[in-house]
Order: sequence, then C-alpha cells, then structure tokens
Amino acid sequence: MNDSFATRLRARLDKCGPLCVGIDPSPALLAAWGLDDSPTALERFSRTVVDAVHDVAAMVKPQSAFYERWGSRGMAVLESTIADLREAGAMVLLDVKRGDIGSTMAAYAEAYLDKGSPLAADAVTLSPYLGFGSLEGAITSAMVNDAGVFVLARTSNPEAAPLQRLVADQVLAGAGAANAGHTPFGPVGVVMGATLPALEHSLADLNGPVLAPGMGAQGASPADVARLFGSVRHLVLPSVSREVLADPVRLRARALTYRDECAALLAPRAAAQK
Ligand SMILES: O=C(O)c1cc(=O)[nH]c(=O)n1[C@@H]1O[C@H](COP(=O)(O)O)[C@@H](O)[C@H]1O
Repeated sequence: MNDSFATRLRARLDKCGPLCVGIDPSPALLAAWGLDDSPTALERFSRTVVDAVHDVAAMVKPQSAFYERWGSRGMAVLESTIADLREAGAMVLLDVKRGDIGSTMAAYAEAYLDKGSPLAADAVTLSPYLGFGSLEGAITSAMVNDAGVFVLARTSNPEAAPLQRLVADQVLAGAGAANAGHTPFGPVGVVMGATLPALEHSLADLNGPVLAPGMGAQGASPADVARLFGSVRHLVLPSVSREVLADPVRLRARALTYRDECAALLAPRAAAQK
C-alpha cells in the first residue's frame, strides 16, 4: 500500500525542513542565466534546479505556464522535469491553478493526479472560483491517488484582497471539512500569501498544509511566514521562486539559507520562547 500524500509530505518536511522551491523558467530568468529563450534552455534550466534543490526542498513546484509557452515541446520538458524530480526523490507540486465545472475538473484531475498520467504530480494548485464544491471530484481523485491539492484562499498578490477576503473562509471551511479525521493531516492544502499584512482568517480547523508563497521577489521574509502562520507552524510550506532562481551559481546556497531560516523560525522551540 502506498503512503498518503500527507504522510509523504510530513516525512519530507521532517527530513528537508519547511521550504518549497518553485521552478519558474521565465524569459527574464533564462536571460539572467545567459540562456536563450528555447525549449532546450528550458530543459537545461529545469535540470539545473532539480539537481540543486531536490534534497533541500520538501516540495518542488514547477510553474506550468512557463512550459505551456512552448506548446508540445514545452510540455515534453515539463513531463521530463516531473520525472527527474520524482526519480531524485522530491515531491512535486505542479502549479497549474486549475478550476472548472465538475466534468471538466474530472479531466484536469485525470491529467495531473491519476498515477498513470504522464503529468502526474504529488499535488496541484487549484482555483476555487467556480465554487468549492466544483473541486469535489479533484479532491476525491487526490485521495484515491495518494495525492494532494492546494486551493487558492488568499493569494500573495495585493490586488486579490478585495475579492478573496469575501470567500476565503468558505475555502478554509471546505478544506477543513475534507481534511477532518485525516492523520497526520488531510490532502487538501490552501494557498495563503506570506505577503499578507495580517492573517484575517482562522486556520484552527484546517488540518491541512498551507503553501505560503511570496518570500523574496514579492517582499515577504521567513519572519513574515512565522508571524502569520506560527499557529500552524507544523503545516506551513513557505515557497520561493525568483529570489532563489536568480543566479544558477548560488541557487543551492540561497535555497539552503531560506530553508535554514524557515526551519529555525518555524521550529516548535521558537513557539515556546515567544
Ligand atoms: O500558487 C502559487 O505558487 C502562487 C500563489 C500565490 O499566491 N502567489 C504566487 O506568486 N504563486 C506563484 O509563485 C511563483 C512566484 O514566486 P516568486 O518568484 O517567489 O515571487 C509563481 O509561480 C506564482 O504563480
């Protein structure tokens, strides 16, 4: 029998520490690395990141958009990047932010969560704006496939606040209901930006992981992650992309610095001292 998503993520968090590193091969980063904008460069970039961070990050998060730019050639690189990560023992969070009516959602779930799919990941990001209930099939599929999902609740971009403030509690309630009774926690995570000025929502009944993007390029720090999510420190996965990816030579060192800082600030001991 395979371990559940949460059991695998718990083991990775305990082994590697609390950090997710994004693979975002944007044209700007390819240029910064001295690479041209091509599928070959995409592959070189992705391989370099996999080699540098696969044992540092609890999860690695390829951003699908940067591969989709290249059509089928880009998708082939995404497929091989997912395979490389898995072979290296990393957990893959595929950032696709999908959300649609039930029947279409079922096809997305088949594409990204079914164990036999060429793009199968350990987890995907989902958008709840067709209603939390529209994600039910994907959540069931995640459970059947020992995978997970991360549903957008309060994203890191400032313009999201007026809209998401109104619905985030529904997302958190839906996720909490799906996760109830699961140990060590459930397969339905949420996305909450490390850039939020204040938390504004209770995570007490979530019983699922919290992906917290926004460190580095978007201005948040590991201290912000600890300030916002200290109450669920054992469930937080701070995420960073551009700041770590900026320089191929310092990539691993930067990831290690973020990892160590997050681990120190989110350690149980830090809670007791507070
Ligand atoms: O789902 C995400 O990862 C995500 C959620 C969010 O609220 N904000 C956010 O920036 N992201 C992703 O995180 C990456 C940007 O991270 P940075 O380069 O570290 O700012 C992009 O791939 C975004 O799509």
